[in-house]
Amino acid sequence: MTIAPGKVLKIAVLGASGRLGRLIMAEIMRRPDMELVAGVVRHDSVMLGADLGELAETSLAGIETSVSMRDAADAADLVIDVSAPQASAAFARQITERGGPPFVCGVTGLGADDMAALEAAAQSVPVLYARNFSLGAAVMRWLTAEAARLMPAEQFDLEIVETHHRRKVDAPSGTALAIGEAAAQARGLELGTQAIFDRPRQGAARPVGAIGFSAIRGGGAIGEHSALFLGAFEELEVRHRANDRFIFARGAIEAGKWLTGQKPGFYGIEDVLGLN
Ligand SMILES: NC(=O)C1=CN([C@@H]2O[C@H](COP(=O)(O)OP(=O)(O)OC[C@H]3O[C@@H](n4cnc5c(N)ncnc54)[C@H](OP(=O)(O)O)[C@@H]3O)[C@@H](O)[C@H]2O)C=CC1
Ligand SMILES: O=C(O)C1=N[C@H](C(=O)O)C[C@H](O)C1
Repeated sequence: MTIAPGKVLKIAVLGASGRLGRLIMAEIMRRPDMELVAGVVRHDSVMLGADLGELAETSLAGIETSVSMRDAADAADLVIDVSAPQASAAFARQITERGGPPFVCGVTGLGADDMAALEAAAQSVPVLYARNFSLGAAVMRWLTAEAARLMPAEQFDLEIVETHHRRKVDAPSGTALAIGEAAAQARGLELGTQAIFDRPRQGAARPVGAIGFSAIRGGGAIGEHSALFLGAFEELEVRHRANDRFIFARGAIEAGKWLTGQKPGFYGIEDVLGLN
């Protein structure tokens, strides 16, 4: 489905009461080429029935949060899911059943079954999954993969360190995992066999080719990622820091706009940015 020039893009947001959902709604309400048509929360959310504009801290929208993904999808040209891992697979299955609309998912901490539900939806609907919607993080992932390709695993140990706010529930972050996957692939390895998430107080020395992850949680940190290439005689660091959560909101919306012009398939932020 391509949105005709001049037509307003109707968007539903899943996870409307969340930190990111509110910002996405605020940005949609600010833009003349878009219309916010629905915001979905949990059945027992304290924000059920709240005006979407109130949540977005803009003018009242005259639309209340609801629990029905189906009604939201019926009203929308595009659905953006920034809810929670326990919800995304069910949302994706409903998109599959309905045959649309295009579906953007930015939720992290998804398991293999959740990813399978997204991929199944992508058989018949344009689906974009991005663990980080920011331009800088996408470029960082690309740079890290290039560095991993150029700097041999036998000489340079790779450690990925990330810092997020105290309310983040998943660790390591989705971005850290995406960076690790790209680096492992660039070295002809699988992250599944290389990743070290925990280090016991007493254990073996670091295996060659391992990719280590460290997650720091605290305060209000929006999101920082570092890829450290540690050699015996030199070190390289690739680092990205988000200074404002707005970058994720804007990125999600731009990705969604791009997605409405695509055929059914499974896309990533790299496709939007031309980094593939
Ligand atoms: N891709 C990217 O660039 C980014 C991704 N994220 C990811 O987005 C997700 C949300 O982050 P954030 O906004 O900080 O989290 P919050 O916890 O602030 O928000 C989560 C939202 O999801 C809703 N929710 C939870 N469970 C369900 C459910 N079963 N059905 C419907 N809605 C549900 C909550 O509603 P309520 O509790 O009111 O019921 C709330 O509105 C996380 O996975 C995070 O990692 C975050 C930032 C950037
Ligand atoms: O939960 C967050 O806040 C963020 N989550 C994403 C992740 O897990 O990588 C993206 C960003 O770092 C913020």
